[in-house]
Amino acid sequence: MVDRANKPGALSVSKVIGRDSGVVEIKDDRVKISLPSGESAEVLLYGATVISWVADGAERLFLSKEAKLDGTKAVRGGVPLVFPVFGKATEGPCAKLPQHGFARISKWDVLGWNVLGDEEREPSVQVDFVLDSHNLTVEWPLKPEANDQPYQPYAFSLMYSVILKRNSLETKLRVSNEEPEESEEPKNDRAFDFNALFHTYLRVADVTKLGVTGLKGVSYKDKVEGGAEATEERDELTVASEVDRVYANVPGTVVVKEGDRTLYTVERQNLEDVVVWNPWTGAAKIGDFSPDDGYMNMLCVEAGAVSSWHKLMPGDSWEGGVTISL
Ligand SMILES: O=P(O)(O)OC[C@H]1O[C@@H](O)[C@H](O)[C@@H](O)[C@@H]1O
Repeated sequence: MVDRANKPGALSVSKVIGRDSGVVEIKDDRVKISLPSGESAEVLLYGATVISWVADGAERLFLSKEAKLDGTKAVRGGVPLVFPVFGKATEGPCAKLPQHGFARISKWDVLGWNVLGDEEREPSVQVDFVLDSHNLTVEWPLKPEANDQPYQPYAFSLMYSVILKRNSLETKLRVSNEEPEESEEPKNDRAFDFNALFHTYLRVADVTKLGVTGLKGVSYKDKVEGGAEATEERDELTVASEVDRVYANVPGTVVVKEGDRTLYTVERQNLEDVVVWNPWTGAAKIGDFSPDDGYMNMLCVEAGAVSSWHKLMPGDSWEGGVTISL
């Protein structure tokens, strides 16, 4: 357990769980996890952003060559965490929060680590990260302009778990409203609404050769078409131009395939929506996206709860997660 509330100072700890069951190394601004079978993951404390996942001998996440890893900008690539708002809110408590919220631009703490599974034959390693109201540098909710009441930020805590297994990467987010539960009338103004999303940049050899299954018959909002609503007609979504779609209430598993070969299986727990994003040639206009043609080597398949707000009452918690398997 590392207790550093409000202290963003550099950590320089090396922690070995045990060579036979996996290694967790916490050094300066990041955590490296490795399994004896060769898989590894790397998580920046900035945003608790997973910036690398190596499985079956290959890197599985796209990370822009110009991604900023120094805490000056959300990381372009890996798995940035979107919370408490997806996109930008123009009004309400999330108004004025940066695009996709504050989780991906906040400094998280390491809460602890654990070996799971069969420690001897097939261990997996879980590392937990925490972020709460105390280390927030932005206003949530937005401070009212004229109000003589003292400002009270939402009392929340987030626990983010990264679990590295032999052929999969699991990420889980637990959101808690830490406001004490009122015994009589609950104080509705201390409830909060949130979106959450795992903005996963999957690395692929050639995005034009992919098909994404599991979306047929699902309604989506097409952000490329100004938010027009449509229903997916195809068995497989393919990418041959910019794609930016929010599929709502996706019923089952989403699979990224290349021909008959499954590249990634995306299984969600308590996350109803899936966003699919590829900026196509527009990548050249995104300052930290590099190389310009890197859009050919990535596809964001983002599991989340974003098509509507989730309300959390004082004392309540919510958990959602995603497992990406080869
Ligand atoms: O540039 P950002 O803030 O990381 O966002 C990247 C993309 O994230 C996706 O999730 C959104 O649907 C896109 O609209 C957005 O462009």
